[in-house]
Order: sequence, then C-alpha cells, then structure tokens
Amino acid sequence: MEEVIRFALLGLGLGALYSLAAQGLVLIYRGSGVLNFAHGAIGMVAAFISWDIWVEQGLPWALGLVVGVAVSAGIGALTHLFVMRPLRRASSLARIVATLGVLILLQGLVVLRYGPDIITISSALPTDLIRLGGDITITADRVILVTVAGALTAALWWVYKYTSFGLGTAAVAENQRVAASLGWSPDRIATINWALGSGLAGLAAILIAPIVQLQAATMTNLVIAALAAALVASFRSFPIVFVAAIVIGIAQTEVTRYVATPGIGQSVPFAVIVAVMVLRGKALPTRDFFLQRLPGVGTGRIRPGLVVAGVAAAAALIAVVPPTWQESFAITFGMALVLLSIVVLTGYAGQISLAQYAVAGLGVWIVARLDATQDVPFVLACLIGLALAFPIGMLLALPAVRARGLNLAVATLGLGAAIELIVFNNGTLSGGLLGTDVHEPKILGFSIEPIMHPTRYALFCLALFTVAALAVANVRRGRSGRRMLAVRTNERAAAALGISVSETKTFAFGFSAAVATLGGIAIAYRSDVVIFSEFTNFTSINAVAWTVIGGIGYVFGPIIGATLAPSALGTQIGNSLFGNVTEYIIPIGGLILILLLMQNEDGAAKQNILQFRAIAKKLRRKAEKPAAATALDKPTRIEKVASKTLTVEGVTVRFGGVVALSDLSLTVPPGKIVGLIGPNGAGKTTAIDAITGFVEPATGHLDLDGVDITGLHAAQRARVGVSRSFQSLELFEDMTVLDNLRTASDPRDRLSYVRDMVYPLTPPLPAAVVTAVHEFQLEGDLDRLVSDLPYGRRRLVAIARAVATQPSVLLLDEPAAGLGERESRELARLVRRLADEWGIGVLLVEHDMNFVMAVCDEIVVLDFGRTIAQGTPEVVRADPATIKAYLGSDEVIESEPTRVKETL
Ligand SMILES: Nc1ncnc2c1ncn2[C@@H]1O[C@H](COP(=O)(O)OP(=O)(O)OP(=O)(O)O)[C@@H](O)[C@H]1O
Repeated sequence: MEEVIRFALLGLGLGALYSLAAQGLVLIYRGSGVLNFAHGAIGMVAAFISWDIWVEQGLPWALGLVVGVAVSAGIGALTHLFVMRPLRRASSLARIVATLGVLILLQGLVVLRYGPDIITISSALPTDLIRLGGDITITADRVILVTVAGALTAALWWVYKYTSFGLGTAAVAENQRVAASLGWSPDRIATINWALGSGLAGLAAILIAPIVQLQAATMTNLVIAALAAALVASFRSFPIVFVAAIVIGIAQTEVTRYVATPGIGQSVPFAVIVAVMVLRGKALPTRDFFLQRLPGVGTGRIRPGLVVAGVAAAAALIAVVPPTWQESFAITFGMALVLLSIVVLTGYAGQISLAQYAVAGLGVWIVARLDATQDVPFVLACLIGLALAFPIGMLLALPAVRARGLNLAVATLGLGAAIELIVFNNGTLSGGLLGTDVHEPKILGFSIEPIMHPTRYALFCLALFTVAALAVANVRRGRSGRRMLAVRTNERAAAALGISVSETKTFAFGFSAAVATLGGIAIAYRSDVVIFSEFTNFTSINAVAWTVIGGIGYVFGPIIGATLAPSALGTQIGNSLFGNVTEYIIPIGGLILILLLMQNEDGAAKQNILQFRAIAKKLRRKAEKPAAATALDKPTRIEKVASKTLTVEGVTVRFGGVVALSDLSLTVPPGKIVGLIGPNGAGKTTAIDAITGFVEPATGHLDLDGVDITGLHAAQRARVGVSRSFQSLELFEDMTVLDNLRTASDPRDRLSYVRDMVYPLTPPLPAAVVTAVHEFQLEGDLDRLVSDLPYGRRRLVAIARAVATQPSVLLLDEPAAGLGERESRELARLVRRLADEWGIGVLLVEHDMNFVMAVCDEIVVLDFGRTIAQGTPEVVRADPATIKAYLGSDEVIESEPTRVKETL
C-alpha cells in the first residue's frame, strides 16, 4: 500500500503539469473557439529556449523560465493574429489543420535549430525529501508543482468568474455581441487568451522537461494529456481540469509501475479520451448541429487515356533516372498511398484522422512480422496484411461512430500515440529501435529488392498507387462513395434516407486502413530492416497537412502532396535546384499549409483539374452527353409504393423538464394525408423527429403495418418505408441534384462496398424518381450543385429526395415555407398526387392553412405538445379550441379553400 501511495505522490507532479497545459488549452478554446493542436509544440519552443538560456548560455534558470514563457505567449498571440483570426470563418477542418500547420512549422524549426536528439535536463527545483509520516516521503519539487498548479487554478477560476475580462470571455463563447456590450472586443479577448494559454503551455513544458526529457518529437505529445484533462471538464471548469489532470498524472505513474507492458502507462491519457468519447458522444448530431462548408471533392471520373499516359510517363521516368531519384519516386508513391487513405477517410467520409501513418505502420507491422517470423512469402503476407487492415480500421472506427469533428481529431491523435508507444516502441512486438529484419521481397519469383533493383521497386510502388487510386476513384463514383459524401455532409439527412451512418463510417475506416497499409508496405520495404518507431505521430500529422496541400477531396491530390515528404521528389528537385533542402522540407510544408489555407481550402489538385478541364473543353470536338441525360433514359411510369399504415400510439417526448409532446396518437393510412398543425413550439417537429427516430420518446409506441418500429434507429425506419423532409432542408449542398436523388434512391446493399472498388454501378434512376423529377420540373437542374439553386427549387429538391427513397409514409416538415403563392399551390397538388397516385401516406406539418385545408384528409391540432383537436378539415376549422389556440378568426383561411383533390 505504501508503495501505491509513494507512486501516487510521484504522479502528483506530472498531474500538476498536465493541469497547467490543460488550463492553457481551455483558455484558448474559451477565448477563441479553437482547439489548439499546436499547444504542445508552442510549449516545446519555450522549453528549448529556457534550456538554451540556462544550460547552454549559463544564465540564471529563472531568466530562462521568464523568457521561455514570454516567447510561448508571444507565439500564441501571433498564431491567433496571423493564422487563426484570418481563418475565423473557415470550416472547422481548416481550423484544425491550420493549428497542425503551426505545430509542424514550430517542430520543424526546433529540429533545425536544436536537432532531433533527446536532451536530459536536471530539475532546477529543490528535490529534498519531505517526510509525510511512516516511510512515506515526497520530494519538494512535487509539492512546489502542485502548489503552483493549484494556486493558478484558483486564480483562473476567480478571474474568469468575477472579472470583466473573464465575463467577456464567457460571453464571447456564447455571443460575440454580448461581449462587445461588456466593453471587450472579441478579438482582443481572443488574443489575450491565446497569449495566456500559450504562456501556460510554455510554463508546463519548461517544468515537465526534467521529468519527460527534452526532445522535439515527444514534447508535442504533452498536448494529448492536456486534451484528456480538458475533455473531462468539457473545456469549461478550471477546478475540474485540475482534478482530472492530477488523476491522470497519478494513474499514469501507477500503471507504469504495475503494468509490465511498456507504453500502457503513457497511454492512460488516450484511454481517458476514448472513455469520454464513448460516454459523452452522440450517435447523431442534434438538430442545430452547425453545418459548414466542406472541402471540394472530385468526381472520381477516370479517363483511361490519361491514366495510361500518366503511368507510362512515370514508368519511363523511373527507368531513366539515377537510383537516388528512383528511391524518391518510391517514397513519393508510398506516401501518396497514405495520403490517398486520408482522401477516402477525411475528404470523402469527413472523418478526421490524425493517426493514418500509425495505421499504415500497423498494417505493415502485420506484413513484416508474418514475413520475418513465420516466413510467409512477401505477396501472401501483403494480402493477409491488407485483409486484416480492413477489420483493424473498422475497430478504429468505434470512437468515430460516436464522435465527430474536433473530438475525433483528439481521439485519433491519442490513438496514434498509443499505437506508437505500445506496439512500435515495444522490442518484443516489433523489434523496437532495432526493427524487424525482413526477407528479400519477391513477386512471382522476381526480386524487387530496392538496393539491387531500385527500378523494379519504384515501379512496384507506382503500380500499388495506380491500383489503389483506381479503386478509390471507383468507390467515389459508386454507391459507397455517395453514402460517404452524404455522411460527411449531413449525418441526419443521410440517416433519414436510410443510410447507416455507422456502417458507412466503418467502411471508410476499413477501406482507408487498407490503402494506408499499401503505403506502409511501399515505404517500409525500402529497407531490409523495418523500423516501426519511425511511423510516428508527427508524420501522421504531416500526412494530413500534405493531403490538404495536394487537395483532400481529389484522387490526384496525394501525388502533389506526397512530394513534400522528406526525401520524396520535392526534396530531390529542391536539392538539385537550391543545394541541400532536406532539413528544411518539414517546416516548408508547415508554412505552405498555413499560406494555402488562407487562399483556398481545396488544395492544389482542384486548380489543376479546373485548368485541365478548361483546356480539354477547348480541344473537345464532340459534346459529351451530360450525366443527367443518361440518368433519365428510362421511360417514366408511376409505381405504387408498398402500402403500409403508420400508427402512433401515446408518444410523449421530454427535453429535460419540458414536455415537448404529450401522448400523441394518430394513424397515417396509405394514400391519405394527415395534417399536423399548431402554433410555434407546439411540438410538431418533435413529433416528426420522434416518429422518424431522431429523438427518443419517453413513452409510446410506433407501428408500421403491424410491425413494431419503436426500437429501430433512424436509418432502419427509413429503410422500412418511413421517410421525412426537414424544415431546414438539410440537402447535400455540395452534391449535384442528381447525386442527391441517386443517394436517396440507391439500394442500401452491403455488397456495393466491395463491388464499387472494382466496378461501380450507376444504373438509370428508378422510375419513381424520374417521375418525381418531371413532376417537380427538375430536369434542367440535375447537373447543378444544390448550393447554386434558388431557395424555392431547393425546397422541391428536398421533397423529391425524400420521395426518391420510395417511402410508404412520408413526413413533410413545413414543405411550403418560403414558397410563393403559385409555387405553394403547385406543391399542394403534387403532395396530393403522391398520396392519390403513388399511394404514399403523408403526415404534413405546415403553417399555410390554405395548403393544409386544401390537401388534408384529416388534421391533428397540437398546442403545448397536447392534442387539442382531431378530425376532418371541416371539423377542425370549426373547432373552438383550435380557433382559440391557433387559427384565430377564420380570416387566416380562405372562406372556402379549394380542395385540391377535386381540382385534379
Ligand atoms: N433539442 C431540444 N432541447 C430542448 N427543447 C427542445 C428541443 N427541441 C425542441 N424543444 C422544445 O420543444 C418544444 C416543441 O418544439 P418543436 O420544434 O417541436 O415545435 P414546433 O411545433 O415544430 O414549432 P415550429 O412551428 O416553430 O417549428 C418547444 O418548446 C421547443 O423549445
């Protein structure tokens, strides 16, 4: 027991330092909404500078401390002013990546100045033993660290609770205008918080250096422990951050002491991050989840002539250049594969991963271990590695199913570090620093050993990239690609169309892990000893940066981005033009990334493709048949949907103390339109959400044609025939109208995940969808991006998309909002036809009473969540309670609205 206490006391110091760094992260997040992944790197700069002043220059330690903290505070303020402030309206991906750019730049500069080696520092704080009773002692430095961290926590808590600056910071997080009314400019608040937060990172890094040693590559990992503590406190409470950090510090020390497997102890912060994600994350974002502009995505179209010409040109070049250049080709293609895996995962599926290089390492670890320890032939080992990479990637998807955006970036950053610590640095598992000796790689008896046959090896890497790029392009054009894009753009809308969000993400992780594994193989087999500890977190972060530079949504982007990898083609070209640029290539990449983000988030590939298209257009003689024309080839014919009756029984929904919907019961039979009306806040959208699986009812029962669907999640309900539109449309704005409709009408089979890689199917649209396109007169808009359409047409696309799933029951949430009178009448006729001719049962939420009275067969009236009237339009119109609660006088409705049914 005494030993447990002794180690707990040791861990106190570590926890106190984590707390300082975490408080700094929280300050920056609260002051500017930015999660600063460069936090550890900023602290690292301070640690190196203070070491330089103290040890190298022989000046007082305190001077080093003050200058180090001041420099880190200055870097923080500059980062805000020159990088993050110009990007304040950019997507959250761009902002995350920008902080990664700062991280790369700082780490690259530190390595340039101080080198990559470990520097051991002794503690400047007194280490005398203080006896606490019995045999239990604590060193003075631990007491000092905890006291400093505790005092700072108390000070921060007080400042942010009671001072005008603190209140201004809280207000900025909620509402910028309120902050301004307190006399604080949001920008000044952000700058000060960046400076203070980064100063704390500096202080933490200077003090932690004697405990963890000083090394550029590992110091930046300080951010992982800080993130874990800040996450536990939801980036809010300083005291909770303090307690969480102390607990993490102690747990880390205890686990390191009692668990023999190396790396497990240091992975405690990662375990905390995963636990927080799993416990707190939501499977689907809530209604008001902020949707934002996403990076551009290519079409995945393959032009066989161009592919053949490009591959032939690359092969010819490889054949004639000297071996050093051939190796650069191999590295470029290998790294391009890793970047391609990021295109799939982040560009297409919208899942940020800061661990892709570690995943590549994990894949090649399987291959190399099979090769080295079981003598499995190279090709077979590669195939097994690829096959196993799929399930490994899928396993990694587990946190992603519940986390998104920033949280996912945090989780994967921790994951990469954990893989590095537990697998790659473990001598028993991977050979550690000595690596794993592999056999000479052979394909069909031909050696591709890179020293003896550099041409063959480079051609092998080119072949791997070509095959993978074709597979990725195929997936992009196929059903699985549309599913991924739908999920990245809007998970709620995807689920409403019956797309399983978790299945799609799982596929994206699995597929991208397989692609990354190919990259890992190409990179690792360049040597006969595979050193896994080189698959570092830092390279994973760089890989994201290079992918963004190349173009994160384009299959061609990785080739451009990968040239920036160390010793890749960029270095070769730079070396031959400017002398030795090898050691500058990393910080140059960071700088290019930051500058690029200011101009355009879509990367270099987009520009190239646009230029290519412009040239191709000039050269092309024959006009190509537009995609839309092919889609509509099939003759139209109305097909009745499967007749199913929706029965809602006693559904109640509560949000905390608010009863948003109380005991709702109604039936929507096939071919009938049931109106759901009531004043604002009556619970109408909540009713649709509850029926379609977007909120969980407290009580009640849902039944579709005798089948209980209460327990099904949103996508499953859509698949059995319950479709919906959204008040806020929630279209896939960055897709064309045609792709929106295809995404909705695609079958939800799982086979397409595999088949798409080889042969993506794009059959003509089903007859029902073609009919909808004609009905809504969308023929001319099919090839246009949804975001380019006027509002009225987007409303029609949203309804067409809901219809395209061929639902038995369709729930429309205010379909006529924002439409003109004529469009509204047309829409009313169409909704009536959906019921009469297609046999769809419709539940219609609408404020336009003329619309409602004209089309509905039955109306349910809600007020404060309760049903106050139910019956035919005539009955409801005359109902006194409805008139009092909602309709007011009869004047809101035309004296005798024309029944749409009768006018058909
Ligand atoms: N996620 C939520 N958390 C807390 N309260 C909520 C949530 N969603 C809805 N509410 C509350 O539930 C009640 C019903 O809201 P709902 O949006 O369903 O009404 P509505 O009839 O659709 O209104 P409107 O006509 O304005 O769209 C309101 O009091 C609303 O504030």
